[in-house]
Amino acid sequence: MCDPRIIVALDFPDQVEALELARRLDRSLCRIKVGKELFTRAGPQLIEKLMRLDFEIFLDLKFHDIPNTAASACTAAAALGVWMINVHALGGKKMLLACRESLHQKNTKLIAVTLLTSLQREDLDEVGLFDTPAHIVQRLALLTQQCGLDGVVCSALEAAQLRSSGLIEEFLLVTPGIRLADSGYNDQARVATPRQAVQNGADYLVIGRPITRAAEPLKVLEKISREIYFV
Ligand SMILES: O=C(O)c1cc(=O)[nH]c(=O)n1[C@@H]1O[C@H](COP(=O)(O)O)[C@@H](O)[C@H]1O
Repeated sequence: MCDPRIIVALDFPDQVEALELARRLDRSLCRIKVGKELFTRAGPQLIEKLMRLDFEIFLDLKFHDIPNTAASACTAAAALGVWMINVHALGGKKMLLACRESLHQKNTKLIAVTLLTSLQREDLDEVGLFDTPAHIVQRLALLTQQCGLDGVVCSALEAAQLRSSGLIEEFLLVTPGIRLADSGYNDQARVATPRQAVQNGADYLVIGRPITRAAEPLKVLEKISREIYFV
C-alpha cells in the first residue's frame, strides 16, 4: 500500500455524516483521523466501518492520565486495530514509558502531542509555561523520542528546527494546523500551508475543516496532494 501523507480529520457529530464524507474521499490519497467527538458518539463500530472501507485510522483520543490508566487506554485503543494513537507528552516520562510498554509487539504507532497548535506564547504564560512554543516543543519531542515512541504531533512551524536538532530520521512529525492560503485560521494559532509543512520536514499533515467543510472535499484533497507531491 502507498503511504499517503494527508490525514483527514473527520470531526463530525455523527457517523452518518462521517461515513458519507469518507466515501467521497480517495483512500489512496489520505488516511482518516477519528477524534473525541465522533468516537464518543459512534464508538468502536465506526472504526470497524471505516477500516472496512480500507482506510487506515489515526484514533486521536490524546490520553493524558496517570501512567497505569493511560497505558491501559492505549492497550484498548490499539486492540481496535488502528494505525496510530496518541497521548499528551505533558503526561510526563513515566506515563510515556508505560504507554510505550503497553503496545509492546503491537503494530499501532504511538505518538505524543507536544503543544496543541491552538496555543501561542500568551496561552503558555497563563498556565505557567514561561518559554517559547519552539523551546517547549523541542524539549517534549526529545523526551518523547527518549521514551521510544514513534513520533510527535507539533505545528509545522517547529518541524524544521526539530529535524535539525538530532531527532532520528524515522521519528515521525505529524502536523495539524494546516491552512490553505485562502482559508481562515478558525481556532488554530500556529499554522502553515501544506507546502510549507512538507518543506519543513513534516511526515504527515492532519487536515480537517479546509477539506471536510469544502464544497468539494475530494477536489481539495487532490489539489493538496498534487501540491505536496514534488516538494
Ligand atoms: O492531535 C491532533 O490531531 C491535534 C493536535 C494539535 O495540536 N492540534 C490539532 O488541531 N489537532 C487535531 O487536528 C485537527 C485539525 O483540524 P482543523 O483545524 O479543522 O484542520 C483537529 O481534529 C484537532 O483535534
